[in-house]
Amino acid sequence: MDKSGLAPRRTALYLLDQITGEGRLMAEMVASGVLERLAPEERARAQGLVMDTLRGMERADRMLQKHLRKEPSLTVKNALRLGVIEICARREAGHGVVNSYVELISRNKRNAMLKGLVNAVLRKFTTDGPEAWDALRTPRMPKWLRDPLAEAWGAKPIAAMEEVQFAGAPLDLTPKGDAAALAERLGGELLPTGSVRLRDPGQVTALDGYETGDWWVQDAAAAVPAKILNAQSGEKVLDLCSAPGGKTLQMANVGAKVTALDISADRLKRVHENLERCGLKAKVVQGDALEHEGKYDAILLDAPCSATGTIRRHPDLPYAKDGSGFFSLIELQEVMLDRALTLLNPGGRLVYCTCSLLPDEGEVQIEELLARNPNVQVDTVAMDLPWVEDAWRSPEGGLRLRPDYWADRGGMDGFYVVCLRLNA
Ligand SMILES: C[S@@+](CC[C@H](N)C(=O)[O-])C[C@H]1O[C@@H](n2cnc3c(N)ncnc32)[C@H](O)[C@@H]1O
Repeated sequence: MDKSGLAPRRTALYLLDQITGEGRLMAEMVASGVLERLAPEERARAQGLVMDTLRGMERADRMLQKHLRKEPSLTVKNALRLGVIEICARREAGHGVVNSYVELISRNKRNAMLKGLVNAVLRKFTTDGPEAWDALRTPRMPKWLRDPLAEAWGAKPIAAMEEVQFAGAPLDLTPKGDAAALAERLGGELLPTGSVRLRDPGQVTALDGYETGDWWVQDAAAAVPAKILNAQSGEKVLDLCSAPGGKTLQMANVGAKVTALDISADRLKRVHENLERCGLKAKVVQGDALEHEGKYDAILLDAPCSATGTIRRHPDLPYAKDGSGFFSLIELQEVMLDRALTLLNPGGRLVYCTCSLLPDEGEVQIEELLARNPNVQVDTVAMDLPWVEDAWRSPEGGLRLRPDYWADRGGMDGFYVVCLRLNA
C-alpha cells in the first residue's frame, strides 16, 4: 500500500475525469476492474472521495469560481474539486491535501505547468474554507433533470430530495430469515417494510452474516416490488430483468420456482454469486425479455430505466448522463410490458417497477397500458400491506416511492411499483 495517500487520490481523479468528461458510470468502471490495483481500504477511500465530490460538486465549483480567472483543463478542475472536498467538507489537514494534489498535477505531463495554480488556489481554503463551505446552499440537481422532476413533484419535494441526496444513503439489507433478530445482531434499525438499515456499515463483505449469506444488500424501496408480488411457495414466477438479483433472491427465499432472466451475461454472474452465497435456488437464463417464451403465474418486470431514483447512492448519474437516452428507455419499457402480459397465465399478476422518478417511466406508462389493454386491471388489493403509507399511493393504483419519504430515517430510493392482473 502507498503510504503517501497518492494512489487513491490518483484513482479518484481518474474516475472523476471519466465521469465528468466521458460520461462513464462509476458502477461500470468498478465492474471493469479499475480499482483492482488498490488495496481494499484504498479502494474505499478513492470511491468515497469521488462520491463526496459528486455530491458536493455545486458547492466546490462555487468556491473555486472566485479564485479562477479562466476555466482550467478538466483534470486540473477535478483535482481542485477533490482538494476542496477534502479540506472543506471532510475537514482534512490542509497542507497535506494541497501537497498531494500539487504532486499529482506535477506528475501529469499535460498539466504540470499548472501545479502553481493548484497550490495557490487550494491554499486559499486552508483557513476559512470549511466555514465558507457550510454557508453554501444544498447542491441542486442539474437543470436537465431538476426541471422535469420539479414539474412532476413540485419545488418543495425536489428541495427535500436534494437534501437526502446530499446526505448520501445508509446501507439496507434484506434478511434471509428473521428481520428483528438480524437488526439486533448487526445493531441496525428494523424498517417498517422489513429491511434492516445500517448507518455506518464499513466494508460490506466484512459484516457479520455476509459469508454465511444471511442477508443481501438491497435498498428498502427496491425490496418493495417483490413484497407486492407476494410470490407463493411452489408458484411459477418469472423475474424478467433480474440482474444482479435482489428480487430473484426475495422470491426464491419464499420457495417460489423462479426463472431469473437477463440479457447481460456479465450481470448474470452476480445473480449466480448471490444465489450461491445465500444458499438459494433459481433457474438462471440469459436471454432477451422480448423473445422469451413460456407461461407463468406471476411476473416481476423491473425494467431498464433512467435510474433517477437512485441518485443518493449513485451521484455520478446526473454528471455522466444528460437525459438524451430517456426516450428510448420509455419505448423499451412499453414493449417489455406488452410482452410480459403475453407470458402470464389467465388470472396471473404482473408487478411492474422502475427505480425512476419520472412519471413517464411509471404512472404514465401504466395509464397508457390500461388504455390499450381492456384485459388488464390494476390490483389495488395487492398494495394493502400494513406498512404501505397513504402518501405513497398514486391515482392509477400504483405506489410512488420518493427519496424524501422517511427523510428522518435517511430516505429511500425513488421507485414506481404497480401490480397488474390479467383477466381470468
Ligand atoms: C433495473 S435492472 C434489474 C435489477 C434487478 N431486478 C434486481 O433487483 O437486482 C434492469 C436489468 O434489465 C436488463 N435488461 C435490459 N434489457 C433487457 C432485455 N431486453 N431483456 C432482458 N433483460 C434486459 C439489464 O441487463 C439489467 O440487468
